[in-house]
Amino acid sequence: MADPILDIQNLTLRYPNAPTPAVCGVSFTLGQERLGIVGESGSGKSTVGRAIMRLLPDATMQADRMSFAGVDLLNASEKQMLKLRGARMSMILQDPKYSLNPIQRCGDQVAEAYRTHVSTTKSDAKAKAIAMLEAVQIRDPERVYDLYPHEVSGGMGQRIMIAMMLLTDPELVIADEPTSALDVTVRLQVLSILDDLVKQRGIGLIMISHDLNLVRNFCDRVLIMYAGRIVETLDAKDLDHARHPYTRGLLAAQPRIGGPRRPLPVLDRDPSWLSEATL
Ligand SMILES: Nc1ncnc2c1ncn2[C@@H]1O[C@H](COP(=O)(O)OP(=O)(O)OP(=O)(O)O)[C@@H](O)[C@H]1O
Repeated sequence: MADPILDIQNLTLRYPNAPTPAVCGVSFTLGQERLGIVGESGSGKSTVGRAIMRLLPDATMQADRMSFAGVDLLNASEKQMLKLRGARMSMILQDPKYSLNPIQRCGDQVAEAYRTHVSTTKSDAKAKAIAMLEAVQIRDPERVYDLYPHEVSGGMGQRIMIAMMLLTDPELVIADEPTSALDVTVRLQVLSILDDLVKQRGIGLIMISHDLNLVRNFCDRVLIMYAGRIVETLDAKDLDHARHPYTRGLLAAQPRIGGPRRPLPVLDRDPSWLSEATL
């Protein structure tokens, strides 16, 4: 089997002054696949994503291994990380409103991000940015290039972010709730763009989400997080046969449209979930 893109073993992370670690003993590998990380709010999903990007300078981070394409992320210098972030590893966040600079044209932001990592002319970067806007299915990319962020819809803003993140051909993309600010039809379009890009470019994608249905349909594998730990890892197609009571509780708590109306079950938490893992 090819070496994984990402290999994380026994990652524990504590925020300053926090009584307990936000992430505790997390281990997983990622190949050229779509890996979902699911769990309730506060379970540590985003912290795992930000730890991989080394975006948490104030937190205390320990791990037995944390390597990305052969680079030791635990001991990499900030200079090395600056070369990796946005070039070989990228993160797409929930809401493009907070990621795009409101006073700069969208296309210039895409081109400028490219020039940060690739030494090229302004006109070449502009041509690459326009081609990438087209690749994420933006019609009339020359016109959109000149728009400011407030002039584009949420779905288009997210596609612009995806274009910016993919222009440098990263090996790893971490998408943190990339579609939760979008309406249902736009969400499907954005997911299908991400899906095509994963397949065509062979990148490893981590999809962080609350949405069990989304990861079931979109991902290859799923990690279930509870209170900073991975309690279960399974193929997305086997999600309905999950063994861990927490995963089963999350599945049972999903509201269903149609059928008889019934009260949603309340998750009966067991303290032993904090120590056991069904891997
Ligand atoms: N910058 C921070 N400083 C201190 N504590 C933090 C910080 N960010 C997150 N936490 C805490 O770490 C824990 C995990 O948070 P995290 O955001 O990783 O969870 P999450 O599963 O991604 O939740 P959500 O789905 O709501 O984004 C929570 O208890 C949270 O309060």
